[in-house]
Formats: sequence, C-alpha cells, structure tokens
Amino acid sequence: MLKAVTRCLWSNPVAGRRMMSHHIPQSLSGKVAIVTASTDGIGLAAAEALGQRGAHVVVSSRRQANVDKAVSFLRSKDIKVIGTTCNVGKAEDRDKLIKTTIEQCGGVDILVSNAAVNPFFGSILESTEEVWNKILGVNVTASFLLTKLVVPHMEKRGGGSVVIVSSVAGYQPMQGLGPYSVSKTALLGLTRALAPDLGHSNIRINCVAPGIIKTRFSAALWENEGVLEEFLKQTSIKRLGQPEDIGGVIAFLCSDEASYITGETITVTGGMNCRL
Ligand SMILES: NC(=O)c1ccc[n+]([C@@H]2O[C@H](COP(=O)([O-])OP(=O)(O)OC[C@H]3O[C@@H](n4cnc5c(N)ncnc54)[C@H](O)[C@@H]3O)[C@@H](O)[C@H]2O)c1
Repeated sequence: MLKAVTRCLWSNPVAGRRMMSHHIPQSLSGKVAIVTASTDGIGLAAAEALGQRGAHVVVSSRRQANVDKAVSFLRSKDIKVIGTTCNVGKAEDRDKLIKTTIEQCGGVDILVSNAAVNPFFGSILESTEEVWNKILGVNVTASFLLTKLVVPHMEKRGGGSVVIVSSVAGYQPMQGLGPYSVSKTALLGLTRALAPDLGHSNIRINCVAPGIIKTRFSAALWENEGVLEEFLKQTSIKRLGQPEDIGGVIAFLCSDEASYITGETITVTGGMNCRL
C-alpha cells in the first residue's frame, strides 16, 4: 500500500512546475538577485523562479562544475544569469560574491540566503563544539553577515528584499537533528531581529520554513519508507514538497505583491503543524 502511495507521489506532476511554464508576469524585471547554494534543490528552484519573473540571477555554490551546470540550465530557460563559487562560511568568498555581483550586474536588490549544512545526526548530547560551530557558522552567522554586506548596496537602489531559508525543524526540533534544528530556530529570530533596522532602509526581510522537500539534503528522510510514512501522517497534503513549491513563495516574498510583509516566516509544509 505504502509503495503504491510513494510511487504515486513520485509520479505526480509538480504543480509548481506546470504553473511556471509561460506568461509569468515580469514582476522582477530590472532586479538583481543573489541566491546562495543555488546549483541544486531549493536554491536552484528559487533562482529559476526569480529569473522567470525577469530578475538577473547570481547563482553560487562551493564547486565550479556545479555552478557551470546551473548557469547552463538557467540560460537554456532564457534566464539572465551569472555564476560564481562561494562557500558562505568564508569571509573572502562572501566578499567575492558581492563584488562579482556589483561588477557584473551593477547592483543588488534581492538576497536569498539558502545555504545550510548538517554534519551531525544523533543524540544532541553527543554533539561537539566543532559541530555547533560549523552548523551555526554556515546556517546562521553567514546569513547575517551576507545580509550585512548587501545592505549598503540595496540602500543605493532605494531598498531591497532578503529571504532566509529556515525549516519546519525550526519550530519543532527533529529527532537526531538537534543542532541543525536549533540553527533553524535561530533564523526565525534573526529575521525578526533584523526587520526593524532594515525597515529604515526600505529593505524587507522574511523567512521561509519548508516542510519535507524532495532534495538530496533530505534524502535520509524520504528514502526510508517508514520515516516517510510518519511524515506524511503529519501533513494535510499527502505528498512530499518539491523545490518549486518553495521557489515560487520566495519569488513572491521578493516581489512588490509582498511590499507590506516584513519580519515574517511563511511555513510551506503541506499543512504540518508548526508552533513556536
Ligand atoms: N529538503 C528539505 O526537506 C528541507 C526542509 C527544510 C529546509 N530546508 C533547507 O533548504 C535549504 C536548501 O536545502 P535543499 O533541501 O535544497 O538541499 P541541497 O542539498 O540541494 O541544498 C543545500 C546546499 O547547501 C550547500 N552548502 C552547504 N554548505 C555550504 C557552504 N558553506 N557554502 C555554500 N553552500 C553550501 C550544499 O552544497 C547544498 O547544495 C537549506 O537551508 C535547508 O536547510 C530543506
């Protein structure tokens, strides 16, 4: 029975992809959008959604080969895009990402902070200082430092929009993923902490908290039928999310349609219970 259900989930056409085919209003035309970790998964879907709405997109990830592949893929969809390598945990890489964007695209209007790591699975009591430094450094501190770097450039353009990718795990820590979950809770706080200060510069900052989305990152959750079944019990929409389900919401938050939304987190979970 479960096999049949999962087969049906995999073969289900992706609603988001179908919607994004033609006639998408060019609501982000003239905007420049940086998306971190955007050569696969949710980041690539966000880059595609922003590009389809007319934004000039800057994709990045740690490996040049992946950057090249993503740039070719997006160009094949007529999206204006450049790419560069960036390990968000390294100051010189963050600087290079912003510098390349300004030099090649003339400014920046949108930042999507999507990169995350999870080098640890197990009892939270077994997690080490090294694990915590790595997880908080990449997932939280780098999101803040990248935001800080883009602010003066957004101010020059009269404003901008930042979107941070958190997780449903930020609301309810997932078993075995304690430090990662805590880092995602911190991002909910970071969004709220930054909103009033960025508001002075007409910069909005919002957060998206995805549920279980079918990407490489979450493979351990959806490859195991028992675990998958448990997750699906907790959702109202009985399928896994697809990266496109998140990409469209990120593009919405960056658009003028969301011009009075800041400091918020939108949960995109297929109806999982999210409380804090
Ligand atoms: N897939 C899910 O179910 C799910 C659920 C909730 C939240 N998220 C979040 O969505 C975001 C994207 O994840 P995804 O599911 O698309 O998986 P993914 O594996 O495609 O994306 C994560 C990316 O981050 C990159 N990355 C890791 N460390 C980096 C660093 N130091 N510098 C630059 N890039 C780095 C990885 O190479 C990888 O490409 C993450 O923030 C993740 O926490 C995912």
